[in-house]
Amino acid sequence: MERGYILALDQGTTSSRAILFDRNSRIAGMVQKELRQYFPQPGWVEQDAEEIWQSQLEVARAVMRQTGVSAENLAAIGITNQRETTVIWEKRTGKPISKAIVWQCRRTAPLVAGLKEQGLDGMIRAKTGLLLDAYFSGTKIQWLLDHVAGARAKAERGDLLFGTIDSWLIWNLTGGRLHATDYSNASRTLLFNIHTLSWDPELLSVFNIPPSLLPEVRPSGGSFGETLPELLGGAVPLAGAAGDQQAALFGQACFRPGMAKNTYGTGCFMLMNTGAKAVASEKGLVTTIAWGLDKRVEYALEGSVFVAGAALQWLRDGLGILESAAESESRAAQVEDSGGVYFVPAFVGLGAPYWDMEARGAILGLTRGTGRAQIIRAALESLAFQTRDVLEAMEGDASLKLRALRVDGGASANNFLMQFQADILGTRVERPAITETTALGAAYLAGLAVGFWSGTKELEKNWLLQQSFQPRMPEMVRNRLYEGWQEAVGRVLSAKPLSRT
Ligand SMILES: Nc1ncnc2c1ncn2[C@@H]1O[C@H](COP(=O)(O)OP(=O)(O)O)[C@@H](O)[C@H]1O
Ligand SMILES: O=P(O)(O)OC[C@H](O)CO
Repeated sequence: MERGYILALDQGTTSSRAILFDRNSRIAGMVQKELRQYFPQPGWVEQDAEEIWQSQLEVARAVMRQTGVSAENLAAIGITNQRETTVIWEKRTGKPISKAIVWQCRRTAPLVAGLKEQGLDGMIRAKTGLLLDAYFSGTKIQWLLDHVAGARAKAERGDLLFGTIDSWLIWNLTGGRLHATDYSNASRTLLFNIHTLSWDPELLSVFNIPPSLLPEVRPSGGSFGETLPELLGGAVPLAGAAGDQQAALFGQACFRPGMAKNTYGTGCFMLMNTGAKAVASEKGLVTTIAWGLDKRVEYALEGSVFVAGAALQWLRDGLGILESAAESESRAAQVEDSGGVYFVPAFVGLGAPYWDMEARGAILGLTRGTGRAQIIRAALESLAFQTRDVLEAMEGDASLKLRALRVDGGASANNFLMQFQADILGTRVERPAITETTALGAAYLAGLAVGFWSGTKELEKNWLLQQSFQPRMPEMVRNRLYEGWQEAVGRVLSAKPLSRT
């Protein structure tokens, strides 16, 4: 029986997806299931780790059933995941001790402020490439150990395990046989030294985290054990794991230094490959491990934007002025422009390049003439403005001008947004034929590890352009609109606090 497929498990913030790829990198089947989000307090975001696992298993089984692909037809599985989201579970029972704290959650902002006051930023940045922010896993783990009854004592006895979503899935897929993560996910925890490639004792002590909690760190392409036979009807090798943004960089075939992609999902994440060099940012970006292959790792510069497609979800679920995210495209096109309206979606503070945990969202420039279409348009435009903020930082850090930006992710399907993006950047935007590049990257990592594909040269040839968007906005207009955006952001930064009760 031919092993003609790789199964990618893409556990994103919005949904769990299972996608089958054939040898030509074509999608042979895909099943997706939306996930519940919990917002128990302002600025808090949680998910149910059991639901994450069950939904991921369900979509994997469903795509195999729908396509008639069995475990014997799978050469390997590759896992990719929303990063930083933190799960702690009991080693003996495999039960999570609480809901997962999602990457967007701001509950640990006071802990971060305390660490900043101790002047620890510099040391942490030098070792991890990251900034001190509630976004990363370190303070989330600390918070759970200190707030879930009995957790710290159990952790100290070695009874608990921590994992980002990749580790949680690997643990469950292997029936609790393997507690592991990969370099790219480890590099998002604030606990991993990205230069020595090891958990750092000084950082563990800063965050007060017992080492027994931590997973073993492995290369992103390589062995992560195999699935319990009863889960998918046979044992399948788990041969790849990577954080979703790094996987998307790989899936976009950005294998060489200077190549970059931007993913428009829940958030927006631009990553540039910097090769074997860990470039330290001076412009508010983070340095992260792109992937580890064999015994070496490659690095990337990253601009992380916390709210992108999530702004459309809010218009749909919070305000109820959209039927679906996709409808935003036709609504935005109903009007010539946003009528001077700016939407700053700082629902959970602002990430790169501002890193302001206390900022909160605003819609500015409202007049009696403002209608639904202008607000929807302003929300979409905010994705493009935030991307310009990040691209300018990246070009500054890397001392280069990008010739074209490769895009992917759910909202990259929006043609209005992609054209506005090209216009606001003054740079060509290139959308590939496969925009499921996160899953594709995970499949590539796993496929290379088991010899399903011969090497990155073969994969580069699989990258096909679907549509390119050329900038056509006059420079004067571009600059005026962007200046308006910068002014709008200036109004929400916490240096100018809103009075809050
Ligand atoms: N046509 C569209 N226009 C704008 N936003 C969209 C469109 N389709 C999906 N989105 C947004 O993209 C996000 C889903 O993209 P996806 O890549 O699946 O995200 P994630 O990996 O974060 O779960 C949602 O936040 C949704 O609102
Ligand atoms: O779920 P996504 O695709 O928006 O990605 C989330 C990021 O990994 C968070 O760092």
